[in-house]
Amino acid sequence: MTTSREEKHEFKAEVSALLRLVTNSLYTNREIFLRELVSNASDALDKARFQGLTDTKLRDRHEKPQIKVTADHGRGVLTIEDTGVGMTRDEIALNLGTIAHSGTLKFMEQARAQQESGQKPDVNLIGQFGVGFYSAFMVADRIDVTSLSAAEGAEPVHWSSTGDGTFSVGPGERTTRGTTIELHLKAEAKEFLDRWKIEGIIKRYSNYVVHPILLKVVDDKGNTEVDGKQVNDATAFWMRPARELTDADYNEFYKHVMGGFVLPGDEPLGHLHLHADAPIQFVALLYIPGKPPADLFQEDRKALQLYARRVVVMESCDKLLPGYLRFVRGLVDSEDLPLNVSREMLQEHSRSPRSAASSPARCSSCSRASPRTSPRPTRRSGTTTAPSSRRASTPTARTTTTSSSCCATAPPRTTRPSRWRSTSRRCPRASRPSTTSPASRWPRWPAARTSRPAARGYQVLYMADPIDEWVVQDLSEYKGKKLISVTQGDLDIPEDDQHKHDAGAIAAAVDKSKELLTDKVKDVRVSKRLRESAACLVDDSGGLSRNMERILKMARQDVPTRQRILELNPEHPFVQAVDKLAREAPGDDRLGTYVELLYDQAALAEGQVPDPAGLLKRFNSVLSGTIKI
Ligand SMILES: Nc1ncnc2c1ncn2[C@@H]1O[C@H](COP(=O)(O)OP(=O)(O)OP(=O)(O)O)[C@@H](O)[C@H]1O
Repeated sequence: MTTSREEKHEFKAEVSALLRLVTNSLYTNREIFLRELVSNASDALDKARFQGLTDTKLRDRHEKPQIKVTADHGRGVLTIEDTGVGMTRDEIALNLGTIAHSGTLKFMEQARAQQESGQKPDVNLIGQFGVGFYSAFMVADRIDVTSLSAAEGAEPVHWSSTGDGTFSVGPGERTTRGTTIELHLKAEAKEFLDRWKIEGIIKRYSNYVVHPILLKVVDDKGNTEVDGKQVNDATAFWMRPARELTDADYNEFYKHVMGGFVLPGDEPLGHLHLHADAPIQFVALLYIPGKPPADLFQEDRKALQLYARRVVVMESCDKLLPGYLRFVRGLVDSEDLPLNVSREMLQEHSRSPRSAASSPARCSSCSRASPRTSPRPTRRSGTTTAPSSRRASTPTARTTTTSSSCCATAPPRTTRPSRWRSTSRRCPRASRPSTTSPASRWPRWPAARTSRPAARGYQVLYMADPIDEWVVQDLSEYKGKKLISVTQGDLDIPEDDQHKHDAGAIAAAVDKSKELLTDKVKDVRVSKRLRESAACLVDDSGGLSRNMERILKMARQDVPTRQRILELNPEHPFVQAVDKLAREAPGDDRLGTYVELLYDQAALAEGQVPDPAGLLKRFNSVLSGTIKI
């Protein structure tokens, strides 16, 4: 139907309902309207390019593809204009009068169901689904669309609506093909004329749209502030062939992924750049972070970004990878996803990237890409998930140990931590159980390295990261080898003749420490695990360790802090001196300082100094007493 008259139409019933919802109930995340309109413009440009390949009569066949966003402060109008395929009169009435996509309908159904059950519609839904063109009514009280179709003989057409249930279609004014959408902004949405706001939104959602997005800003006196500034990058790094990209290029893009800033030394350990065509088409660019992300254990952590044809549809999508790869950062971009992707659709579509990216072999090859860097605790965190994930991730989890060999039958040749190795290479046939040194914020290497188990030929795995405590709790055994914590419980290691000691040998030091440290520790006892250190703090077997407490707190769980056990090394000269003093002069004032110092150094070895000023005072009082001139 072609006519030069202005005609009034009623929106289809579901559009009217959607518009009511959009204008009355959804207030947050209004900015996505710009993402939707820019994406529509980009789609129209793609269609024009595609049709131009075969149709020599297509209007303005050689027109430059571009999207122009103009903020006119004087008129209070935001305009989005493209040189795309445009719409005929019939198309405009159909496309902007009905709901095109099932995703939008699903959104409607959910929102309506929420309303009917007396709830307010979930405002996050709109960000999740997107509601296409109609989302512009969140910010505009009138929308004018002028379009000229690229089809031969088409006339320019004008569409207008105030979102009140009707729209009008009539002749428009436009000489080149494409579409101009004018949003007459509501009084409370004038912020969307702000230059920085517009740039921010475009960069956030549409940075990698392949067509240039140009910005023009006209102030309220009619002066042009900015004209034709390109806001987006217009090339999607991940769409370039991997063979053209260097590690430096990947590291540079990693900065974008991590929010623009990466400290020296925190560069990624490796990356995976996957291209797949079936069953769904997608490109994934995944990074193994050089440092465990700070939000690793948080429910609302940042996961992979999800793109549909270079446009962000979800800033953080935890469905794309299994939980044990929660440390992986990067993005997945699919040609086959609609902008208004629903949860169910995601479930369906995410299977492919999930399985392609999450096999242990992939994970291993990814960090083998940088062999000199230490594979991180992030990988070990996988051992703490569901049994199937544990099976997949445990062999690839990496640790260092006291022994450079995989087998701990002989005393270690070195007490320095060995190379990072996977669990499967570390423990294939060791005859003695491995002991682990779960640690707190920083490694307990000194304690583990000089520990009695290491000296007795047990292979001590250095578990020096906060996650390790958790790992060890779930991974009590690997290939028949039991893992026993060096720092938890009463370590039952048989004494050798050389190191056999009399448990009562430092009874006075133990009793004095119990007496003076009642408010700090739960018990004091003789250590079977220490060899060179004077003291250490250990946890009750089965109890919640300090480290675990910290992890749970990081995950915003409510956990009470529990007291720990102080262990004293009966062979250490300082402990022996304290014991002698406690026996011979139990009332000596210095005993308080010495006992506190024993506690201080145990806490210090774990990277915790509860009272640094007090520690320095005690330290200096002992040092000054030792200098004799
Ligand atoms: N700038 C444009 N140029 C040409 N056609 C357009 C433009 N904007 C919208 N359209 C047409 O209007 C239709 C409806 O747009 P709408 O944004 O509501 O849905 P959609 O883009 O199809 O899906 P989505 O919900 O993912 O945005 C589009 O499918 C397209 O055919």
